[in-house]
Amino acid sequence: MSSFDFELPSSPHLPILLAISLILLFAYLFTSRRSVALTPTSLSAPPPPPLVDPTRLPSKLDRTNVRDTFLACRSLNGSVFRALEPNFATITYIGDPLTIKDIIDRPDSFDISSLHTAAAPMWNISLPAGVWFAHTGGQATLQHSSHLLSGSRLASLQQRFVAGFKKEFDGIETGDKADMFRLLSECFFQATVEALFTTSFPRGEYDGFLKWDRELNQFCMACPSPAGVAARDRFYSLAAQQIDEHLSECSLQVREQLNDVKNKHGQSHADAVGVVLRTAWLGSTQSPLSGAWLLCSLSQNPEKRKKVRDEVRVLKDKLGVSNVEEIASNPEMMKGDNLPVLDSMVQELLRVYSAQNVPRMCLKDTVVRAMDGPGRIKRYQLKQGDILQLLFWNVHDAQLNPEWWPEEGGKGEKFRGTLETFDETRFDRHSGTTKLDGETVKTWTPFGYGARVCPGRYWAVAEIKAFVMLFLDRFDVEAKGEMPRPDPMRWVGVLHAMDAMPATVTARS
Ligand code: HEM
Repeated sequence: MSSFDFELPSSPHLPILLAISLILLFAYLFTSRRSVALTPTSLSAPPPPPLVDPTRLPSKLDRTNVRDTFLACRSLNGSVFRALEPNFATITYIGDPLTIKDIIDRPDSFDISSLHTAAAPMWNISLPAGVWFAHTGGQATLQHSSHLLSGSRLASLQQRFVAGFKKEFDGIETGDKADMFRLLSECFFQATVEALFTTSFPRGEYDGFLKWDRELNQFCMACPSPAGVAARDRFYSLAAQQIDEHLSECSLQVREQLNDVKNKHGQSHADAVGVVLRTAWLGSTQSPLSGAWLLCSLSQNPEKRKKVRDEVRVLKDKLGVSNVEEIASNPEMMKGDNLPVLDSMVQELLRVYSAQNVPRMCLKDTVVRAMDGPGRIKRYQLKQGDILQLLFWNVHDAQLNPEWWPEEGGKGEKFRGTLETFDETRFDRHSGTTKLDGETVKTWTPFGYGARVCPGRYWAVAEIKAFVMLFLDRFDVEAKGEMPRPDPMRWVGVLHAMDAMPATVTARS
């Protein structure tokens, strides 16, 4: 079969697919200019990953459904395959834990940098600054963010975040709520932007944020909608206003990143604001959804709410603190050993309700391993210029990987629209790593791992825990409808809800 035979029908996602081709072009231009040492491809080189034959996909498959299209391709070709998109760009999808490890372990062969340039307009970062970001700035910013989001610096951010919640919760009126998911994610978002910037960050901006957020691919492709551009410009001007008028009140994270980008890396003020906005966007896009999913799932289950409250009460007594706020403000106190039930719930939430797809570019021809049934390994050849999508979420799949995520009869809940049974007790039995081909391989990876691991991961987990603890301390919440379905069309990152979830909120004495 010719590689041009696979043509997905045109769809509302065409701009996204076109975006991928532009990114491809950008990436190719960047990598092709580097002096890359190619590994000679011998005659016995392994084959490339199999190419999906579209004639074998179910005829009724809705190709705009990202989740189901991936699952259908996977059932034909396994967890590593190539698919030719309608614009003739071939994307290599990688959901095998060993292949992901090989790619992450070889930053000289695979990286993300060139893909940064195409994304720069999302945050109003200029082209020259985008090129700086692609070559050195991205990695430098990532390392600096890891420093800013750990230890005592993280603790000061968390305190600001908890103060933001208190204010948000003061504003919640008890009674029936038409959409608990939306209420919770918006509260979380507001507390996040106030923690990063200042308490004068305007309210009511979450709708605009969501509009902007959903157009990442269109920005990468340089074809955002006018509404997407207006939403991006609104957030850029809000960030600039916070920085220009209230810098001394902004978080240490914002102040130090701004200084670093300007003074150490010589970028303009306008571009430094863009870089800060990017970090703020990364910090505000996935965590609010995570907090909302977890509290919505708890609102379905009084026993689990009790478990969390009991665990927090025991910890309060053990630490001799007078209120929950003191624990919620301190990421150290909320560590897994102190709050094992809540910790497992957060881990399970990120397994069930997130679908991390992370792009990489292949910089030189490289052979990678993949699992080939129990105890067997196969190899694939990847080529310079290949665009890859690492599908961390595929490793979280219990049907595919029952040895790591066994389903125990009667345990857990299968919420509608999800692929996985939500059972936080599974983390009592599995640690999130395993041995494959004699090496330790990670099996729980919602934050990625290796050199590009999410630098906000400690904050994200601390935020989600604090949000749940503080809410359940102050209110009770009972669902009046089913869990919302996650949106299969946006099967990327922490998932978005397709439905409203009605619930009743009561105050606790
Ligand atoms: C539940 C919440 C979150 C999840 C699931 C998440 C997940 C991820 C993932 C999968 C990556 C890419 C890793 C890779 O390329 O291999 C990433 C990158 C990143 N995340 Fe997070 N993240 C979350 C919250 C946060 C927060 C709160 C911040 C704080 C500001 C943050 C800041 C970043 C940054 C700066 C990057 C690096 C992007 C780059 O330059 O490549 N994230 N995150």
